[in-house]
Amino acid sequence: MLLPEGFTQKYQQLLGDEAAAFLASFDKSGYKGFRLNPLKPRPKQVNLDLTQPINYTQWGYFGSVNGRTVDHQAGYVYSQEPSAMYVGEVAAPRPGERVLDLCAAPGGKTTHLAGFMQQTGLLVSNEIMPKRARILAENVERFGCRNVVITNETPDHLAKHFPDYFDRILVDAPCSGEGMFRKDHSATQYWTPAYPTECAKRQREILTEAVKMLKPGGQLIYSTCTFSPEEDEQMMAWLVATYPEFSLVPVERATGMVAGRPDWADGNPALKNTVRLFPHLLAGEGHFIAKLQKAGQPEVIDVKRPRKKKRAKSTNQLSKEQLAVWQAFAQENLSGITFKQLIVFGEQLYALPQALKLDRLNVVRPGLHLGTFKAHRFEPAYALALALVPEQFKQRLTLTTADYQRYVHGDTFPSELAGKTWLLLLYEGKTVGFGKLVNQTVKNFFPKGLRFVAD
Ligand SMILES: C[S@@+](CC[C@H](N)C(=O)[O-])C[C@H]1O[C@@H](n2cnc3c(N)ncnc32)[C@H](O)[C@@H]1O
Repeated sequence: MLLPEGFTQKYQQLLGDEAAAFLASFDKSGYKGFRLNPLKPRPKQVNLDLTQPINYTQWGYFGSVNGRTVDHQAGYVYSQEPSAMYVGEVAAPRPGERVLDLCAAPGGKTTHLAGFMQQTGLLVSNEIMPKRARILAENVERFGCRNVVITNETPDHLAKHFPDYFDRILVDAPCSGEGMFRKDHSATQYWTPAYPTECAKRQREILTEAVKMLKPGGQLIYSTCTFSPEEDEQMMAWLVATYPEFSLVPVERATGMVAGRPDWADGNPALKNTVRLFPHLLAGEGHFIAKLQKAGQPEVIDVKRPRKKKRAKSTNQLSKEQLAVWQAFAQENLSGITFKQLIVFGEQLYALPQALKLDRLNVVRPGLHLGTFKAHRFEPAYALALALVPEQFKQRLTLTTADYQRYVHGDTFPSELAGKTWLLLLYEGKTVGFGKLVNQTVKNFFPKGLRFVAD
């Protein structure tokens, strides 16, 4: 691979004898991986080769995923480069926590964090770019997450809203992306010798806001997919020097991972607690990960007795009529699941994970999208279908392969069932969406933007 001018010399200087192996790794092919989704029932029931687990992850495997398969459509898998999976493993939020993923799109880390949280607590998943925030929302829906609020905000605006609020914050920072060179060769075109320093300026700005949102006793996880010390060790050296209440705590190193390099920053020995994943030392593209502890007492969270829920007072309360329409729908169709903290945005009904003031924030998804009010009736959302296990919806229809192909293509299909009712559609035991049975025809509610020709 043709590496950018200045890049080779920089790493020859930094890595010395090791540089040759590091630089040679760019001529080898990259590694692909995927993570299974522990939020789904029987997560291992996928048509994928599970013989090559990634040893430093709980749900990760080497291999690639076809986006036009039910495993992908139903949110059983997420394609993710192997070394990126270690970020979620290091963050490992506990059920019940309040977590922020500040730079979240397209959602690799967010869906991973959600897996740890098991639909409890609150995960605020933020993305600054509107288009990318929408892709993030799609991936969160596909994964069936119920506890995720998606915002499209700048870090400074978010910080004004959530001072000392989160138990755990992930900053998976926008970076010079040197670890992307193999996967996406065009990433080499943006690189100049000055680029890491430019990225570092933005990372400092983001971290300055992130620290404001962390509670005393909370943990901040910082990661990049680049090798440049300016964005890695030097960024962490700056952080602990600027905010003495933060200290670097050791990140466990699996085989092939190496300690961060104090000599590439200000010599602070605590930088050895950070971890580097290099492409010449393990089967992955490369990452830097640091974990910081903010001084103070962490709050003990009792998952069985969650934090006191205050009713969210907002202008987004349901009208009496809307409440009645929703309750009728829920009674007729849902089983063994209830949603509290309901709010409406226009005609859209959502279930918030917990009482939360969201006014003055640019919110893409204030929680789980339950559906849309339409003149005296309720149309359930695709996101609701993917967040349910089959038993949670009373009327279900198992699709044949031919019907599944018609469904994801957006077509209606005949059914022998009689009556007029909503149906939760299943294929290979996986919840794939809703259909409406009318006159022995299943009307299609697969979102237009997601339709595809199944393989
Ligand atoms: C490395 S990517 C995040 C990848 C994501 N965490 C994942 O695992 O799928 C960094 C993200 O930061 C966003 N970003 C760019 N500038 C930003 C800024 N000033 N503040 C916050 N986020 C920013 C980018 O749009 C990008 O989506």
